[in-house]
Amino acid sequence: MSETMFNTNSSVESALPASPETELVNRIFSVESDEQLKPINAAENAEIWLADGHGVDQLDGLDDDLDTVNINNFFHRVDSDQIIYQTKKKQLKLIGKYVMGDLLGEGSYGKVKEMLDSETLCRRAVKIFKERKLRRIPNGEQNVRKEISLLKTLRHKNVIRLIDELRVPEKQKLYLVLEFCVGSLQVMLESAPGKKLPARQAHGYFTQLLNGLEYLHGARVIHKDIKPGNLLLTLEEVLKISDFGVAETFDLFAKDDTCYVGQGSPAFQPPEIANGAESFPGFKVDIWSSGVTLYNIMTGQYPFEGDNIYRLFENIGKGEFTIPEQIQDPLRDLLIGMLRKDPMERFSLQQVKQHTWLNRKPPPSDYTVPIPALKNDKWHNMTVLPYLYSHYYEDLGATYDKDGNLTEESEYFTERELNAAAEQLKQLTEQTNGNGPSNQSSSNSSTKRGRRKKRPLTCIAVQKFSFCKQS
Ligand SMILES: Nc1ncnc2c1ncn2[C@@H]1O[C@H](COP(=O)(O)OP(=O)(O)OP(=O)(O)O)[C@@H](O)[C@H]1O
Repeated sequence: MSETMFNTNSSVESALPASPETELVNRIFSVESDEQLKPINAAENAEIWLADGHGVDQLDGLDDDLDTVNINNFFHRVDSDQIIYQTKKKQLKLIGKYVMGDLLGEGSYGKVKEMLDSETLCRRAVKIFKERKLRRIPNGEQNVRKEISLLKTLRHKNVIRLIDELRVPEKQKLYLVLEFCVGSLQVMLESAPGKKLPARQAHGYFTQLLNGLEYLHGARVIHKDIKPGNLLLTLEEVLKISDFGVAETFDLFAKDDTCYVGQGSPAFQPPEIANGAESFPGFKVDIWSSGVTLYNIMTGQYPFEGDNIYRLFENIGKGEFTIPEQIQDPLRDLLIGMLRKDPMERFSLQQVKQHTWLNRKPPPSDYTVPIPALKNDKWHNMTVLPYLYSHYYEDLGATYDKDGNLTEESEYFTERELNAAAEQLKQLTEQTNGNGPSNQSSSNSSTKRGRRKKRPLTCIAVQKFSFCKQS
C-alpha cells in the first residue's frame, strides 16, 4: 500500500507511471486533466447549459459553501428558452492511475464510487472524503484517520482491504481505494423474498462472518458495528467485513477487552450498552450483533424493535425476545446462546464456531438469492467502461444516442483497428507473463491488416479488459 500525493494541475498522463502495462491503458486514457468543469445533471441523462455558455453546475460545491456564501448571489432567474439540453457525455476522470466509474453508494462521511486500476486493470471501489465536510462532522477527521490506520494493518479474505490512499490537497479530498464489492448483505436481503436468506446461503455467509471476526478478535480489534449493511459481498460471493469507523483496538498490554464507548447501530447493540453500562466486555458486543445479524438473515425480522430509539433500547435492555416457530434447534439454541443478556453467559466466539448448527451445512434449497446487481445490471458490468468508450472511441468517430449510449453504427471497428488493439494486448500479455516479444503475432497482424471485416466494439473491450482480475 502506498500513500500518493500528486498535483491535479499537472497533466494526468504525467501522473500515470510509464510501466509496460500502462502503455495500452495510456493510449485509452489520455486526457488533459481531471479538473474540467462538469455540468450538473438536471435530468438523468441531460446536462443543462445556459445560453450564455455557463453550465448550471458552476454552482458545484454549493452544499459545502452554503454557510459562508450569500445564497442570493447564486440564484438568477432563467427563462426556459435560454436553456439548451444536451445529451450527457460520460466525462472520463482520472485520479492518479485510477479511472473513475459510477456511484456505488453514499455514507454519512462521503461517496463511494467504482474505479479501475489502469496498471493492474483490477476493479476497485473508492471512498471519497471531502476534508471540509469531515471538519464539520464531530470527530470526523479523527475517526477517518483512525479507520485508515486500522485498515492498513488488516489483511484477511473476509475483511475489506485498503489498497491505496490518495490525497489531493488542491481539492481537499482524500480517496481510499478499497477492494471492489457489488453490494452489501443488506441490499441482498432487501431483494430476497421475505427479506431473508435460505438456510444454506445464510450458513455460508455467517461462517465467513465468523472467520473474519475470528481474525479481527485475534488482532485485538472489536468492530462494534456488525450488521448486514456493513457486510459487503464480492462477485465471487466472498463476504467482507467493512466500515471500521467505530472499531476499537486494544494494545498488546491491555489486561482485558473492557470498552467504555458503544457507538454502533442501535438495533444491533447489546443490553449492556442499551442499559448505559459504564464499561463492558468488547468481544461480546460483536457476538451479540452477529447474533442479531443471524436472526435477521434467517427470519427477515429483528429480535428487538421499538418505535423510537428509547423504546428500542428499553426492549433490548430487558433482553427478552421470541424466536419464530419455524426456527428449530440447533439454530434456535445458537441464537439463544448468542443473545444472552448477560455478556458473561453469552457464547464466546469459539463456542459459536463449534456449535452444532455451524458444523453441519443445512441441505441445499431450491432457491438462492442472487448477488445484488448495481443499477439492475445482472451482468455486473464495469461502470468504468462507458467512460472509456465515450472518451476513447469518440476519436474513431463514435456517436451517441439521446441516452448517452453508443449508436449502433459506432459499435463496429475495422479489422485494422482491431489488430492494432490486439497487438498491444498481446505485447501486454507477454510483458506480464515474462515471455518476451513474439514474431508470430506481428506477422499475423500484418497479414490481416487492411481487411474491412468488422467486429463489435464489445469484443475489443472484452479482450482488453479480460485482464481485469479481482485480487
Ligand atoms: N468496497 C466497496 N465496494 C462496493 N461498495 C461499497 C464499498 N464500500 C462501501 N460501499 C457501499 O457504499 C455505501 C457507503 O458506504 P460507507 O461505508 O461509506 O457508508 P455506510 O456504511 O453506508 O454508512 P456510514 O459511513 O454512515 O456508517 C454503502 O452502501 C456500501 O454498500
